[in-house]
Amino acid sequence: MLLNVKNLHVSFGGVKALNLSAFNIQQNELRVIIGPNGAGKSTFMDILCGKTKPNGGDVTFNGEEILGKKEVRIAQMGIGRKFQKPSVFPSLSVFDNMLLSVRMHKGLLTSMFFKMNTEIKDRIESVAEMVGLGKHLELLAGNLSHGQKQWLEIAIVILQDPKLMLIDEPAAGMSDEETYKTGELLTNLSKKHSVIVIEHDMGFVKQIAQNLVTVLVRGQLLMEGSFDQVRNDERVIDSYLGRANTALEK
Ligand SMILES: Nc1ncnc2c1ncn2[C@@H]1O[C@H](COP(=O)(O)OP(=O)(O)OP(=O)(O)O)[C@@H](O)[C@H]1O
Repeated sequence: MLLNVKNLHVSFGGVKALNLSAFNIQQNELRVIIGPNGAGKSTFMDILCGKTKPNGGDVTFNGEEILGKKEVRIAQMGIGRKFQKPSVFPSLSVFDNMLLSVRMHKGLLTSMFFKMNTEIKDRIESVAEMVGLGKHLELLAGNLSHGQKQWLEIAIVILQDPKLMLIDEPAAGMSDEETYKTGELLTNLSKKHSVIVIEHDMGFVKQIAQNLVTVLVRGQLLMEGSFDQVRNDERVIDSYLGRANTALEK
């Protein structure tokens, strides 16, 4: 088991944003988390990467407790996060955005004496190729399409070689073709990393869901099951998908 979560809870101003009894992820598993707005999905990822401090619970990653550790330490332990909003540096090229990420991850001290070698250059080029940006390394990140910016963000996470990747709504705002390519990318990534994806687009969820889909509602675990089990579950339909929606998708 790579990630083991028990009784994790946090409240904001008296409102329970998350109250998760149990959640586990295996090595090289791709897990999708779905649920209505305000269900606590992003809060869960915020806790896993150390951005938000919970009120209580247990989270072990690779056998080590992560609660109470700083974001930097958690990143070093192997949890990488891609946020929903692209935050690449628009005035730097794709290559330099990726290089910067490698330098930052190596730590400030090493960064000061950092010299780019062929190994790093090759790695950046191969990751760029993997995310479909191989031919755009010299482009300014600000000139990329929305979808390409998201891929650059994913590339930045891949460069840190995390054991677990947390990816928040990767397909939001993407064209159908970009969404499909993103699904293929995430599926490939899950051969070498564990991946948790938050997603609303059920077509996309269907494409990427491998084993389990987790449904959160009002901060709590409503159910876990295969894509079909989740899509046909009365409680999920009532609290999230809606009857009209599921009828359309079938
Ligand atoms: N930093 C914060 N301060 C106060 N309330 C917060 C904070 N972060 C989240 N919340 C509240 O916690 C609850 C869960 O929010 P969260 O963003 O985790 O839900 P979500 O499932 O990711 O929703 P969405 O699909 O809209 O992104 C919401 O009621 C939200 O308003």
